[in-house]
Amino acid sequence: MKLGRMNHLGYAVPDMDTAIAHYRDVMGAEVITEPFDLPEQGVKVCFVNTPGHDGTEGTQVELLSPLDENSPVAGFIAKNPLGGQHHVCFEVPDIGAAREYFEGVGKRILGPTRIGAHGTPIFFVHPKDMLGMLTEIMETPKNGPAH
Ligand SMILES: C[C@@H](C(=O)O)C(=O)SCCNC(=O)CCNC(=O)[C@H](O)C(C)(C)COP(=O)(O)OP(=O)(O)OC[C@H]1O[C@@H](n2cnc3c(N)ncnc32)[C@H](O)[C@@H]1OP(=O)(O)O
Ligand SMILES: [Co+2]
Repeated sequence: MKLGRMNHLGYAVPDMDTAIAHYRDVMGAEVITEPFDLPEQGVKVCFVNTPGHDGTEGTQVELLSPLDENSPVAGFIAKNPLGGQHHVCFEVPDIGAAREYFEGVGKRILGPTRIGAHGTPIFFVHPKDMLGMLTEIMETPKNGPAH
């Protein structure tokens, strides 16, 4: 398998409005979406972009807050009350082939392949099989990697 570009860093936060204000007003970052709910994933999501100063494409930060106590982010926030790095997401050209590959090398995949926040299929690999890093694998959007 050949891993593609890093699409986003997942950043779990206890309060979405505070996190958005921090990135926008303190960090000077571009907040590129309104916050929106993904009930299937149990999270509220908002994307921040980090564009290159020479006009090159940025990598996104995905702010995540729990929608309820069953959210996969709820336990993480309970352990990390200030918030913190929750996952990293890499692009692949073919999600089915990538899933087969990770299964084939003995990595535990967490749940079914689902449609993620960018509208393309995603799955997660267990942090304990990935040197401690919860890893999201995402199919590259057909209309380009920035979306
Ligand atoms: C919208 C979408 C998108 O981008 O398109 C998203 O990103 S949705 C993003 C939200 N969705 C997801 O995260 C879905 C996949 N996540 C999951 O299935 C879960 O969160 C798990 C990763 C399995 C963790 O589950 P749970 O919190 O019940 O487990 P737990 O608290 O018992 O943790 C088991 C062990 O894993 C560690 N652990 C838990 N979450 C971790 C994380 N995010 N990064 C690194 N380690 C982590 C704990 O410290 C613990 O280690 P010790 O045993 O050593 O204490
Ligand atoms: Co993500």
